[in-house]
Amino acid sequence: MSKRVAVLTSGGDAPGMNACIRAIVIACETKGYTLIGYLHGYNGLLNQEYETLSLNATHNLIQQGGTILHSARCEAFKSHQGAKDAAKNLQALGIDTLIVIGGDGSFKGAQHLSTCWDGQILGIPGTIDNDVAGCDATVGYYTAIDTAVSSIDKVRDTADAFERIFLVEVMGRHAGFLALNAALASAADYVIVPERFDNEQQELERIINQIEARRKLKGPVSFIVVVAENVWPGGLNTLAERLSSHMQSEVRPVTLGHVQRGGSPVSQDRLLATKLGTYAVGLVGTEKTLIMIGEVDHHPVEVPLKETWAYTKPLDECSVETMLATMNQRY
Ligand SMILES: Nc1ncnc2c1ncn2[C@@H]1O[C@H](COP(=O)(O)OP(=O)(O)O)[C@@H](O)[C@H]1O
Ligand SMILES: O=P(O)(O)OC[C@H]1O[C@](O)(COP(=O)(O)O)[C@@H](O)[C@@H]1O
Repeated sequence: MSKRVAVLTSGGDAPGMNACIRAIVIACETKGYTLIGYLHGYNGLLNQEYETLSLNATHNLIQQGGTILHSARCEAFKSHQGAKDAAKNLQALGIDTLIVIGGDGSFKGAQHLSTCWDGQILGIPGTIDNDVAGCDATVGYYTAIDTAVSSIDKVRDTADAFERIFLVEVMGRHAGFLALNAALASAADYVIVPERFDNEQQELERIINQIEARRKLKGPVSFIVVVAENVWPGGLNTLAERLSSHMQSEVRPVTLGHVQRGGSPVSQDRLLATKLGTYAVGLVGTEKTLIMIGEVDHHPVEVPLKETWAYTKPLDECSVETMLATMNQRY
């Protein structure tokens, strides 16, 4: 039976969102469903701002960063009136299924919408932070690791040239996935992640121990500390000042920032996005609703939206052990 499907991208944009939109367009065309794309996240729902999506939209799309539907955060949507207005607009367009591509905040928004709208709601995890429980990886995460790694490689060149200490801040909101894996893959010397942060004094002492031990062994070499954002009280400059006064040497802070959200998605993100988008359209018209479609051990999983934020997804144990052995407790 023909269905009317809508899709939106919400929260922090992530490389691979376009690949996911492409997969949804193709699957809808194949099934004979009408597909519309709401623009600017939940703002599009409130302002009835949308466009019809057809195969014309998919040419050269898989490799594009960002999202052709644009993304945004939307405070007004969080109120009861916001959900009511959005429901009214969805009803006006006769939408049967809404697919939300975003992070756990966007999924909370989808759950909130369900208090006023009884259409089918499906979520697809898209954020560079990977902080969505119930799936191994979110769309955009792998590309962000690669972007951070290539930036840290460049920092390493100048750090080596001057034998300097560098602090490199990476995104992740309140999760350390990006920092941990970017640090591992770039062979950084130390990483600070929220999941393992005790207090400033202890962490500072540990960093200094590592720097001193390394320099005793190898002379005045460079030292790169990867720091997850929002971890250090007072921010990166505060840590740089404290470390610099203890070490009696220059410390340079570098914040990678929003470059980590951009760029053409790597193949892992394209594949994940394509599989999840196709799978989600396969569920259109079934009884299944208020679930996220994710992947665990390379298999698709259906997770109640509420479970995606109910607990904090832990860092992978093996990665943490490797990190301790090669970085934080190396010497
Ligand atoms: N508790 C909530 N109730 C309703 N809507 C929410 C809620 N949390 C987030 N949203 C909606 O989802 C949008 C994106 O959430 P945000 O946390 O910024 O990003 P992400 O989805 O990437 O985690 C918010 O701007 C808001 O419109
Ligand atoms: O886009 P903004 O408002 O600058 O927000 C920055 C935040 O967005 C992110 O890039 C992505 O976070 P979300 O996917 O949860 O929105 C975080 O890593 C970062 O803390």
